[in-house]
This record gives sequence, structure tokens and C-alpha cells, in this order.
Amino acid sequence: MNTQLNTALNQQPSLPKQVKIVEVGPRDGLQNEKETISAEVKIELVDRLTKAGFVNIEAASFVSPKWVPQMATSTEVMAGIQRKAGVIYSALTPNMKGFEAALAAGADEVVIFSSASEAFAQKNINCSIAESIERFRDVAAAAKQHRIRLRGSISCAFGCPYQGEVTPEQVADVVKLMRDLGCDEIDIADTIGVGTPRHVQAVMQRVAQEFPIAQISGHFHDTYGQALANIYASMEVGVSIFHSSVAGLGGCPYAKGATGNVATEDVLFMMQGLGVDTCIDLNQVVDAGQFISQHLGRKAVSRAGNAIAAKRIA
Ligand SMILES: CC(C)(COP(=O)([O-])OP(=O)([O-])OC[C@H]1O[C@@H](n2cnc3c(N)ncnc32)[C@H](O)[C@@H]1OP(=O)([O-])[O-])[C@@H](O)C(=O)NCCC(=O)NCCSC(=O)C[C@@](C)(O)CC(=O)[O-]
Repeated sequence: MNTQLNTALNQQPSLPKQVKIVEVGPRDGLQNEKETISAEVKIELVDRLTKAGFVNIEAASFVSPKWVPQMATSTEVMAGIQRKAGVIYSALTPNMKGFEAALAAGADEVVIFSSASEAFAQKNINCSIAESIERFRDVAAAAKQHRIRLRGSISCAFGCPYQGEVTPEQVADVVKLMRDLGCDEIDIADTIGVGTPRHVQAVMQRVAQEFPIAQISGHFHDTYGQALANIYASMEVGVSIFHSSVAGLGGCPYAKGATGNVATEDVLFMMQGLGVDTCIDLNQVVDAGQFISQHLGRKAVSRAGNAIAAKRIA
């Protein structure tokens, strides 16, 4: 390597040596599918992901089946998966009814979810941000009582399909509320994928003033093709937890036109190239991505996944 390039590389901000990848495909990825997917298929997907080495898999969502019918099989899914010791299987819980179901199903982590945008909170959970926090108070207390991990997710942290602009200050305000509820981890979510790297860094740096950066995660949808760049930019400012979805599955029922999360295969390929450890077997994730894509009858939305799969056949 020439001296100039070497000096340039040495001046780069350092990246974390290891990151945690939370696989959200079985929940965020599948929740928007119109055709009902059987519990058996969902269970096989989760089991494949467990074998691939994820330490955290979002497997279920105990929300109203009238609002998100695809997640109505969550109890069966949680009962059918082969759990591996040490793996956290998470479930969304919008209220105490959801919490009770998650508790009965043996969720290791419950996820309360609100938004940095008032308009999106109304569309997604039918209440204001303040009302959602009040509703989560009991869920948070019950989670603590049962020693279940509590994660908070903040949608529309970089823009809202109904309200438009969202400021870093608005995101920080919700982070403070979730921190005060006792969240162990807080997700900064780009629901509609409009964030770009410098904007993402500004938001991450602002919220890190309110909550430890080691417990903040980046949840990026890839609607505008910015997700990998945003993950890289987040790592530059110290974020080391990222959400991704096998085969790039997904979309939010309450954010029309939003595509899936960044594909897990693409994230893993980038991390390998950067020498950032994930402890996850990319080949097994590619297999899981091909499995679920075949089941859904379409090609995976993962460039790395499809390229690796094609190379195997060639
Ligand atoms: C919050 C509510 C329930 C309010 O919905 P509501 O209609 O205001 O609530 P309600 O209390 O009046 O209940 C209505 C009906 O739902 C039932 N119900 C009530 N709660 C539950 C429950 N937990 N489990 C099962 N059933 C439930 C309840 O029993 C009742 O049934 P009925 O008496 O009419 O037969 C509703 O708005 C809801 O379920 N919303 C969930 C929407 C959702 O899941 N969105 C997708 C997930 S968020 C997301 O994807 C974003 C994220 C996290 O990935 C980050 C990002 O990318 O942005």
C-alpha cells in the first residue's frame, strides 16, 4: 500500500471491532405480507437464523390482529421455534395486552414503539406520542418486574410520510422519554429510508447526549438506497448495533411505499470487507434468504445474497 493511501486510511474515524446485528426479518420483514404465511414457515425461518448465529432475533409482534393480521400467529411461532441459549427472541408489545401475550409466549425482550412524528404515531398506534408513553409505563414496569429486557423503538427519526421533516431535537425528546421508562436499548428508525449519512450522524450524535451510544441501534429501511451508507456513517460516530432483514424483506403497513429494511446479507458482506466482526455465518443467512424468498415466490432483495447464491450455481 502506498504511503499516501496509508496516511489517508490512518486518518479515518475508527470503526467498532464488533457489531451486533439484530435480525428483524421474521417480524418487520413479514408483517406487511398480504398472503398469510404459515407459522411453520416463520418457525423454519427463525430456526435457520438462529443456526446462522444471530444473538437477537425479532420473532413476533403481539399487536392487534385487526391492525396487522400477518402477526396473528405470533404465539404459535414463539412456541414452535428451537431456542438457543443466549439468543434473545424479541416481540413487539404496544400495550399490556401485548405484554401479557409476550410474557406467556416466553419473549426474552419486549419492544415498545412510538415515533418522533406525532402524525405517524396516530396512524401506527392510534394515539399521540405522549399517550403512547403513558401506555408504555405499565409495560415497562411489568418488564422490569419479570426481568425481561425492554427495548424502545422510535419510528420516523429522519422523516415522516405524513408530517415531512423531523428534527434531531424531536428524536432526542422521545429518546429521553424512553430512557426514563428504563429502556435497555433504543432504536433510531428510518421508517421511510430518507436519511442520508451526515443527517444520520447528526441525529445519532444528538441522541447520544441523552442515552449511551453503546445501547443505541440504527434501524434503516432502504427505500432510497441509503441504508448501507447510513450504517457506515453511524459506525463512524460510535453506533455498534444495527437492525437488518434477511433478503431485505419488509415494509411498514403504515408507511405506504416504504420498502424493507436493509438486507442482512448486504450488511454482513460489508462488515466482512471492513473486518468488523458479527459472529454470523453469511452463507447460512444467504440460505435463509433464499428459503423465504422462494416461499414468497420472488427474488430476494439482497444484492450480496443473490450474487452469492448465483455464484454457487455457476
Ligand atoms: C396499539 C393498538 C392496539 C391500538 O389500537 P386501538 O384500536 O386504538 O386499540 P383498542 O384498545 O381500542 O383495541 C382495539 C381492538 O384490538 C384489540 N387489541 C388491542 N391491543 C391488542 C394486542 N396487543 N394484541 C391483540 N389484540 C389487541 C382489542 O382487544 C380490541 O379488540 P376488539 O374488542 O375490537 O375485538 C393498534 O394500533 C395496534 O395494534 N397497532 C400496531 C401497529 C403495528 O404493529 N405497526 C407495525 C409495527 S411498528 C413498525 O413496524 C416500525 C418499526 C418498529 O419497525 C420501526 C420502524 O421501522 O419505524
